[in-house]
Amino acid sequence: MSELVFFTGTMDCGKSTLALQMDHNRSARGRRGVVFTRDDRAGEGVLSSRLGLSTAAVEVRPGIDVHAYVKAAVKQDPEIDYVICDEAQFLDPEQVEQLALVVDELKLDVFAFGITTDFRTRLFPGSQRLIELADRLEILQVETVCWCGARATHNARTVDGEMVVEGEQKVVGDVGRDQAIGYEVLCRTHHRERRAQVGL
Ligand SMILES: Nc1ncnc2c1ncn2[C@@H]1O[C@H](COP(=O)(O)OP(=O)(O)O)[C@@H](O)[C@H]1O
Ligand SMILES: Cc1cn([C@H]2C[C@H](O)[C@@H](COP(=O)(O)O)O2)c(=O)[nH]c1=O
Repeated sequence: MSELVFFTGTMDCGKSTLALQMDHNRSARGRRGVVFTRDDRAGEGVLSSRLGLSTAAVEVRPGIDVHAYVKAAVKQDPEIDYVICDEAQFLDPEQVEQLALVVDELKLDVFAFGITTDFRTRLFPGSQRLIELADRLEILQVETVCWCGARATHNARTVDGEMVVEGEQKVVGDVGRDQAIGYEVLCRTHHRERRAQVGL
C-alpha cells in the first residue's frame, strides 16, 4: 500500500540526510524515484545535507503541478516507484494535495521532509496541509538540543545575533549567528522567553 509520509523535526535534525539515505538505499536496489526540493540553501535544483552529501533534484517552483510532473515522468519510465520531496514546508498547499494524488492515483510512495513551524511557532501552509493529508507523520529520532540541554522543539530566528519574532515567514538560511539572519533551535520555554544563546 503506497503512502504519503511527512518526516519532520526542527531545523538541523537530519531531515535532508535521511532523504538522501532513503533515495540512496532505494536506487542502490535498482528502484527509481523522482527527487523534488524547493529553495534548498545550496541553490536551485539540489537537495543538500549539512553532512556534505547532495544530489540533483527537481526544483518545485511556485505553481508547478507536481502530480502532472510525476505522471509524465512515469509515462517515460514506468519503473519509477517513489517520490522524495525535501523542504516541503515551502510547497504551496495545492502542491501537497498533488503529492497526495500521486499516492492515491499513481500508487507511488511519497516521502516529504520539512519543518512544521516557523520562527514565530506558526505552521507553514505546506506543512499544515501535509499534517492534514499525510498517512503518517514521522518525528526524526535524532534530537536537536537547546542551549540549556533540553530537547529542542522550536526554531528561532536571529537578526544580527538577536532573536526576533516578527518578519517574513520565509527567509532561506542556516543555523548559526555568523550571518545577518540566522536560526537557532530552542526548547519551548526558551523560545517563549525569547532567550536564544546570545541573550544569556
Ligand atoms: N560535523 C558533524 N559531525 C557529525 N554530524 C554532523 C556534523 N555536522 C552536521 N551533522 C549532523 O547533520 C545534521 C543536520 O543534517 P541535515 O540533514 O542538514 O539537517 P536538516 O535537513 O534537518 O536541517 C545535524 O543534526 C547533525 O546530526
Ligand atoms: C524557522 C524558519 C526556517 N526557514 C528556512 C530556513 C531554511 O532555509 C529552511 C529550513 O531548512 P532545514 O534544512 O530544515 O534546516 O527553512 C524559514 O524560511 N522561515 C522560518 O521561520
